[in-house]
Amino acid sequence: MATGHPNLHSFPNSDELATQLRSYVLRCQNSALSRHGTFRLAVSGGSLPTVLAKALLATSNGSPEDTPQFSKWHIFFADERAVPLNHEDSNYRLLNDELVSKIPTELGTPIIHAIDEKHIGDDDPQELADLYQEDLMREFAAKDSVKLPAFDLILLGCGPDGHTCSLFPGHALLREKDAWVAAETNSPKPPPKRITLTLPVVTHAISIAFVATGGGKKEILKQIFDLEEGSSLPSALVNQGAGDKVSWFTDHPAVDGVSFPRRGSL
Ligand SMILES: O=C(O)[C@H](O)[C@@H](O)[C@H](O)[C@H](O)COP(=O)(O)O
Repeated sequence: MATGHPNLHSFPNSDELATQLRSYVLRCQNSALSRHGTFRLAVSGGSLPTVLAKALLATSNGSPEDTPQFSKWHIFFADERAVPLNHEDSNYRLLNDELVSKIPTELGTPIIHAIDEKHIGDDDPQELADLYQEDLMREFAAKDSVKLPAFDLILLGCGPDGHTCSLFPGHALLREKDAWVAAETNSPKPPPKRITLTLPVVTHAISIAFVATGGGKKEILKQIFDLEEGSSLPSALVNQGAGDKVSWFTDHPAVDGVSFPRRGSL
């Protein structure tokens, strides 16, 4: 059961958001490296890779704490579309174009866990999901059997309908209890075929951060944070399941009029 409330951080502009997101991600990195020598994270699509690149490709202050050690990173996808890796809808391609291809050589190269392209044409993306789950198992359950993988960090976006990963409002996938990775055949947002981490995997992560910016997010954030009514929107279920392990990185227009139980300090 989750303890505490999510932390809200709201910034006046994208530069400040990126600066604070950098510190947060590098704190997660440093603590993961001291625990087990690698940094295992999952990232989403949407605007997240661009914001993340702005944060991580900024000039370091030179201290070890402020230095991304990309050669120790394992990057997974919180969700992925069943399209070729060079397709314009691919989250792999987005992350590569925005961030990975721009990392200076001296900072090292992360290991990127992409979907298996051999199965992108399958009618049913279940095999794609199963293979991705096997990849997670090799990484998280190689030595011990574990019920759920413990990502060091999961970075999420929040759609205008409250979806996160490829977990959409009211969908049966929200009730998945056992699978780590699930297949979606009829996503309400194109493309229809996708794979996604499941809710138990997301809430089991050590740290979870949402990045949501712009006035277009205001109405859905009011619903997500409406504690009196309670919300069953996927992003709200992450808040409820993971409590104070969750941090929201927003800008002022996105939270205009939203009442948060807890404003975080960084
Ligand atoms: O697969 C998708 O449907 C999108 O990638 C989606 O999940 C996105 O992450 C959110 O809609 C937030 O998008 P923004 O960060 O661009 O607002």
